[in-house]
Amino acid sequence: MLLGCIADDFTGASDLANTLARAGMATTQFVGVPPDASPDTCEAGVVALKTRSIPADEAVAQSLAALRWLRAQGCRQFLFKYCSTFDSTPAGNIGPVALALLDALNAPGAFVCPVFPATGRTLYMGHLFVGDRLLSESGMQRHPLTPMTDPDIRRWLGRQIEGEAGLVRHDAVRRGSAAIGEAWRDEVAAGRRLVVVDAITDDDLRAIGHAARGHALITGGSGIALGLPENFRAQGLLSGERLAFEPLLGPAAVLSGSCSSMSLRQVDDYRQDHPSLAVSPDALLSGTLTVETALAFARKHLADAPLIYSSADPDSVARAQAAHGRDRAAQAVEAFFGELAAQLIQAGVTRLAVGGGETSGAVVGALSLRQLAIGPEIDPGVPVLSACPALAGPQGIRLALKSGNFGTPDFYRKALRQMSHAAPHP
Ligand SMILES: Nc1ncnc2c1ncn2[C@@H]1O[C@H](COP(=O)(O)OP(=O)(O)O)[C@@H](O)[C@H]1O
Ligand SMILES: O=C(O)[C@@H](O)C(=O)COP(=O)(O)O
Repeated sequence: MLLGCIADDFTGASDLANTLARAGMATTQFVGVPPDASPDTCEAGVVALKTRSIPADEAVAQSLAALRWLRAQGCRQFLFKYCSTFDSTPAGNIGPVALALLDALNAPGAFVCPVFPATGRTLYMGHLFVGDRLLSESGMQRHPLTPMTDPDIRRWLGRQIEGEAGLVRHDAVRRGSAAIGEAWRDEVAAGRRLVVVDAITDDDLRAIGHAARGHALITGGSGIALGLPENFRAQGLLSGERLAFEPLLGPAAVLSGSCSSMSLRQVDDYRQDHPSLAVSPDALLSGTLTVETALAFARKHLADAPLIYSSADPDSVARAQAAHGRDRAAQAVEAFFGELAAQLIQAGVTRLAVGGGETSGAVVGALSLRQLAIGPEIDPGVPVLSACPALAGPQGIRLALKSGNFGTPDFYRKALRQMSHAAPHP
């Protein structure tokens, strides 16, 4: 294994694995830190953790355990993947994890770059944009777990670490990798070890990737990985082999636990012509809706690919959080989706699309998945995945783990279609 990646959530991990696979690295997504060695054929390994919204010291400990495993697999470079909307709180976890990884690698500093132009995330003068809005006006300021109320990534990171974060401005990025490297070294020499770097286009990201060729650690969204495979290819280290994707027909279901604005549109779109069941923390915590009732509903409509969702507008989420507490409400919903997913697979579902990073983590955990193979891309940042849970038949299942904000409004139809059709890697 050449490139070892640590992702702070599950949709993020498959987003990154998708980028690396498309850029020509033989990539595997691992669920948690594997107990044994990786397959020899794996050139990039992405360890998916669920550390985005847990206490910072636990996130650090889990990330260091992933680093130890990746080092033992022979990796030469490491990438810490977080969200392209920099999902975190003033208490962490991006800053503390990045610094702990730097210390463990004895490395002087690392880029910080959440940019993902294909989904509208760009960074200028250290400020993060989603489309034509600042991050703090993009809807992310009302995220249920990590409300992003400040678009200045240096300032946000500054709350999570001691000292200041650095900045490589876009004028240096535009001048190419030598200028980026020079600006980065100046920042690190001044004691600013976490260096935010502006980027607006994929070409900017490729130049940053080239500038990072000798760095032990790189941090960012999946876009930061765009230029990295080329560094390995230039050294003749890539095999150029790709795993074939095997489509699979069979009963399908959609689970949406994301409350992002795009998820709400996707749920509305899919509900138009599919059976759907809404769940809420209230219903789950009072016992008026249970996994058994939801399963009975799904079984009844299994031929029509039913949708079960807790996705709700910000006011409903705020009311549920005020009534039950933020974490209790989230845990009730996540536990529900995890258990329901396991029951659905047992009931014969072979195609499952999940909306939301934490929600996906709960589902993948409940299915006890170990490894995910990367298939074709459905929409930017979301590939079809193949997995073999013990609960499923010999052909396994096809899965999509969709970040809340990713995908077009008709994402779920496309996802289920693509799982059952052969589509070549572009
Ligand atoms: N109706 C709801 N009320 C309160 N919290 C909810 C509701 N529906 C989902 N949640 C919680 O909100 C969080 C959404 O996060 P996530 O699944 O990561 O979505 P996203 O990808 O949009 O961030 C999850 O922890 C989920 O359990
Ligand atoms: O970088 C991104 O935006 C995604 O890869 C990601 O991490 C998504 O997280 P969620 O929005 O919580 O699914």
